[in-house]
Amino acid sequence: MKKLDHVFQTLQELCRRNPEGVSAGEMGRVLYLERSTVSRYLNELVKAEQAVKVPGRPVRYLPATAENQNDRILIQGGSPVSAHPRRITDHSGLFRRFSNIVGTGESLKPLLEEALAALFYPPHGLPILLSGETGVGKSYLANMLYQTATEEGILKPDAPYVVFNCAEYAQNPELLMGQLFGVQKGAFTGATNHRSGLVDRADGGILFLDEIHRLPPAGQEMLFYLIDRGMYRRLGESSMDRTARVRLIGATTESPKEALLPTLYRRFSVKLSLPPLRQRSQEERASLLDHFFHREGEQMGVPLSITESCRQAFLTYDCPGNIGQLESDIQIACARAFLRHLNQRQDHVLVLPEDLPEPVFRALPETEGNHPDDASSESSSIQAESPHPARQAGKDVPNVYAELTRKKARLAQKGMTPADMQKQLQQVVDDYVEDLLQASRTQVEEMPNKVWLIQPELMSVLQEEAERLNPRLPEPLSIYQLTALALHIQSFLQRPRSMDRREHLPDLKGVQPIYREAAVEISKKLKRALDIDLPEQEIDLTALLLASRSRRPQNRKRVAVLVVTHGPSAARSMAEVTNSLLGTPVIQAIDMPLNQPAAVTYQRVAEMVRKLDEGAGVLLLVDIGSLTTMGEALSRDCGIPIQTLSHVNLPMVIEAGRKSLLPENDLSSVADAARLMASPSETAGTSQGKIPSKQGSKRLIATVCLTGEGAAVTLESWLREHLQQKNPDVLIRSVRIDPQSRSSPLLDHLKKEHHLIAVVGTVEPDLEGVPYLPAWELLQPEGIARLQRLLDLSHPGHNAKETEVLASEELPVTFAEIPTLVEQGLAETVTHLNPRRFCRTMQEHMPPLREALSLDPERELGLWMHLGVMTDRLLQNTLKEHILSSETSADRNHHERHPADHVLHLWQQLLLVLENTFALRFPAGTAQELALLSSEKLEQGCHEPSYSD
Ligand SMILES: Nc1ncnc2c1ncn2[C@@H]1O[C@H](COP(=O)(O)OP(=O)(O)OP(=O)(O)O)[C@@H](O)[C@H]1O
Repeated sequence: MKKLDHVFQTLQELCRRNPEGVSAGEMGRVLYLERSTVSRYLNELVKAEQAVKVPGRPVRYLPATAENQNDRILIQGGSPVSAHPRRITDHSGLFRRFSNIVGTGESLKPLLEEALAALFYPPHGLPILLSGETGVGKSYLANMLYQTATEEGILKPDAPYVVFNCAEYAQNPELLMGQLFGVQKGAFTGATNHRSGLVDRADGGILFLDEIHRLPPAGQEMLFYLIDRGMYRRLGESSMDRTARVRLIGATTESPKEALLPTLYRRFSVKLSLPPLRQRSQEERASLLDHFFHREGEQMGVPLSITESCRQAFLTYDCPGNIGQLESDIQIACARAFLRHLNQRQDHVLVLPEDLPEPVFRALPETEGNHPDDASSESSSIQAESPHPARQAGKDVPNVYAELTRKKARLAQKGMTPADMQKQLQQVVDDYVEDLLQASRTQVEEMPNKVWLIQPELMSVLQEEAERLNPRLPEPLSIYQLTALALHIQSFLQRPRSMDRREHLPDLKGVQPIYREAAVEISKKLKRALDIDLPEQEIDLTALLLASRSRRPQNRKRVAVLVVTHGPSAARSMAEVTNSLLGTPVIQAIDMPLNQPAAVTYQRVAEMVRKLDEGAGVLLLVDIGSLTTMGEALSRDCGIPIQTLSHVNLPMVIEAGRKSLLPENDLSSVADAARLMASPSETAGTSQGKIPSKQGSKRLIATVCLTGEGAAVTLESWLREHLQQKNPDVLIRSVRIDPQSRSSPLLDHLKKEHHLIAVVGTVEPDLEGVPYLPAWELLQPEGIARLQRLLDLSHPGHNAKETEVLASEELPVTFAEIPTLVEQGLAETVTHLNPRRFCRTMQEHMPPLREALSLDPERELGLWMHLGVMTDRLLQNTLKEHILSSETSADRNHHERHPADHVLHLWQQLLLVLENTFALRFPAGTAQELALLSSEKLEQGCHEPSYSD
């Protein structure tokens, strides 16, 4: 086939999946040709009227059709052309279906036209992206489109309509991805069953993703793949071979171009921006008003009317929450009027100024002489429920103002003395605190979906302030009070300002001045640290919260949890993650330098244990070595009950933290809960400071890479999944290898303590007598067979010589095999990266580096794998910059060396290509690290292990 024909055919294929057209660069990547070469061919096709150009950056190309030929003429005439499909132009019949959407004759008409065109576009519709401020009607429109699709027979009548708000799980990308794409058993600790996701449920129907910009980059990448190929994979699966035919509608309140990955953004062929209420005409606003009043009236079943001034106020007031707010403000006004109708036994419902929510009320003509504060207490009780789905954290928190106002009115009716009234109102606040505490308990118990309620920054400011203020207060502030305060402040911040102003806080002067002062100091700190402005009455309420005594037993002590691990930051980072998840510093951590003498460690841990114990004992979560046996001696020396769990992992820390927050949990129940989260091979850990058997007898496979966080962790979970069922006794442990010396004190230590059967990874460590399997080899059938043989032979009874023989078996590899091997290898290990795309990019851009560095195939293959896994981890957003930077800076020798400029430059170029291809950013220093790693000669034995545990 002629090259030009080949280019044309490829263009047709690509544009079938991407009706917006493709750029010369994209084509070049697929055809393995230079962009400029492809561009030449494409322009020839344009000249031959086989293709058309879509102006923009980059210029895109489409195969010519009768329809877009006209566009081409337009382009030639100099006017821009829309790349949006407008193939269906007559929807007049369908518009009837939208009769209950106000605006179809005005602001929404062109949008609906385009949305319908996309929905009907053969064969399976086009993805639609809706953007606009909150409350403009994105969800509403999506729902209408679904109804139309089912009624028009585009979708089956029972086709699913699945709605998912990505913001709900945004703080936990793993959970979010699991919800959306499903989970493969064993994908992470706790994933005990296969679980299908929403994509699966939406198969054959519509998936509506609200707040789509909250999807992590990896999720956006997967979604792109789903739109592009109709294929996806569950979390924990290695290949994208699940299929789903889903019509996607995404919605976002952000500017989509900035908030979405460019790849995903471009993939939405139809992007519709819904106008805010303030940009809609008066007629349209009036129609909306009539529409909502009419609906309320129907629901009441009683004649409903509104005074003209109120109607004017609804038509003119500032309504930042758009149609959603207008709707809920109308509901509030109607509900208040309806309540009055019930109390006064009127035969109709009339909406009066006193019924209006505050922002509407303020828009009344001055002559009304009304003031929001004149509102009756009954009406405010309706307002107490947040009507607007402005939602998120804080929406479940009760409204103390409404309750105080109600109570005050009732007490005043009874003629209560001011002093008694003050006591009663204090009780209301105490109850409110209790409600908040109960809410926080529930949040914690319902982890992980809801625990995010408390923002870590807020909690940590409050915690800091409490520590500072406690010595001055009659009793230290409890964690419950702080939690309650955090919840209250959050709910205050999230509630529209107007909501609280009508309910005035009663006179709270009875509170001791010391608490008032403390509240003022807290409010100043909040202003300084977080720019939170607490109005005067909030400060009063804060003072009451600080002064209130919770009826919950305050004297019950909590179990303390201390994490101690080897290495520069593992313990601290697990504690940080947990504390931020739980919103309170519940976990303490000690990072133990590898060369720190055991006696010093013991001393530090003992000091910390004494400091932390509240009387309920301490749970020690440790990794390995002498730490696992320390508990018993510590318990004796400090006279404090201690339980120890070894092989600590993040789920264990989170679970321990969660359980320890509740004083009703004693040491054993906290330890038991955490133990359940341990990896299966590690549950045989320790308890009560005892190890059950000599750990040296345990078989172990170490997975290694240069960070100990990337390929090593991925391989670790792969091995767990594939080997541990048959070999449940085998421990698997990820380890970081020093890039320069290729040694690892931890690996040496593991070798001493265990029967180290094999090391698997992307960099061969300097370790004698242990077979090394490169990652790519492991993922070949031969590699698995070899590891299996090692496992068989390492069973007691086999002699070691056979194992050594196996150690020297190596499969040869050639440059030509690298892409296939790496693609297979990555397909087995990565979760978010498209291995084929990665390998294509590497294949294209690696040759200059290969030449400059005279790499051998083995070495190059290791670098591909390393980079592939790293890219995947970045896509998952789990490889945080600080992990890399702390590791790199910890490695001083490494830093003192400088790679050759041209090598550094070549790596920078390659990373740039990967960044553009996968829309991500590599951490600073990555090019430097790769340059050093790839140019160094293997240096043997220059690092003396100094592990003294
Ligand atoms: N054109 C319309 N006609 C009638 N009702 C509408 C219209 N647009 C929106 N609404 C109503 O307004 C409310 C808010 O709309 P919707 O929830 O769809 O907004 P949204 O843009 O998705 O908001 P958010 O971004 O906050 O989710 C809905 O309850 C819906 O009933």
